Amino acid sequence: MLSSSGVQSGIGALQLCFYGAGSMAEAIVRGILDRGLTEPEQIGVINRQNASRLEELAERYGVQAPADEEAKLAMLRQADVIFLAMKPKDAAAAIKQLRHLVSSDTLIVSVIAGLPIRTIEVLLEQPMAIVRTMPNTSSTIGLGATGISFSSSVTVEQSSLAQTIFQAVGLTSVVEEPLLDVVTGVSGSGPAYVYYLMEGMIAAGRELGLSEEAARELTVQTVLGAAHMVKATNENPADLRRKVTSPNGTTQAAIETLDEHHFSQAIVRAVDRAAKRAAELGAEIERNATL
Ligand SMILES: NC(=O)C1=CN([C@@H]2O[C@H](COP(=O)(O)OP(=O)(O)OC[C@H]3O[C@@H](n4cnc5c(N)ncnc54)[C@H](OP(=O)(O)O)[C@@H]3O)[C@@H](O)[C@H]2O)C=CC1
Ligand SMILES: O=C(O)[C@@H]1CCC=N1
Repeated sequence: MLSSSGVQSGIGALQLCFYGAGSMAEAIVRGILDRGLTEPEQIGVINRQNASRLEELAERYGVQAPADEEAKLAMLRQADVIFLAMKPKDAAAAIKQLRHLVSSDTLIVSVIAGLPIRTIEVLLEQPMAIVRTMPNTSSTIGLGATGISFSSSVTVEQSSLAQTIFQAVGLTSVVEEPLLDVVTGVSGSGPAYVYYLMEGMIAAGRELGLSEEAARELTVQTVLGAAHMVKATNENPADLRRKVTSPNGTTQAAIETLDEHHFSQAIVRAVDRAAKRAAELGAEIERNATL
């Protein structure tokens, strides 16, 4: 099921705590606040050591960003929803610290690539209401794409709350948990593939004589227009591509060159490799869980 934004209701007086204050946490915080889903005072951000990063987030968004350890622990204890938003390598140690801070009412929302729900439960030493997600950084501007799965103890209200939060920052797709690794390969890492394509187009434009500004503007508008065309016309990308491609014309020459370099296979293999890497990251955390 795919749903897009258009959320009417807020999330009341719930306290949200982002455990991990990096780029993904910021993308979701900014998206939530820009859409008025809650007030900055209802949001806390916590990291491990980078105090200046917490100050920056507090200043930029007005969120709570406690500096000392006691205040961080208190914030975690009081949170209704804890977002796990640290890197996979830091996840095992960080989640173990939550064992005595969470209650059966706490909703855990993970954005960590590859980390299975069962491993979070092992790390917490208890079955919990856990929402596993795979968002992307476009959540920052409300155009995110988030895959979502639920642990068996997530209630209808909790599931709806999680979907409300992620629908506020873009589109959500509820999938079976194992497919979240595929979501990671397609849309979690996906913005980077598009940026990589754009880097190439801009560099080529410049090398062939365009100004930096012109190459950038033309590339950005092209990517924006192409994505909008797929959405607005509901046509397949392959059909839209054919409409650009005149027989023996410039596009055909370009596509043949891409084919010579196995462009399509490279994308398929990249997505597959990202999905497999997500599973590897999950397995690494699982090994650390039992240490
Ligand atoms: N970036 C992306 O595009 C996406 C990322 N994700 C997932 O989001 C997660 C975070 O990624 P990203 O935001 O890029 O990472 P960042 O490196 O930007 O941020 C990680 C944050 O976690 C904090 N942290 C690390 N260890 C702890 C700890 N023990 N306790 C509290 N905080 C801790 C770090 O704090 P400090 O700096 O003080 O160490 C830092 O604030 C990852 O698991 C990733 O798989 C998911 C989808 C997309
Ligand atoms: O590169 C990563 O591991 C994370 C997960 C998806 C996007 N960034």
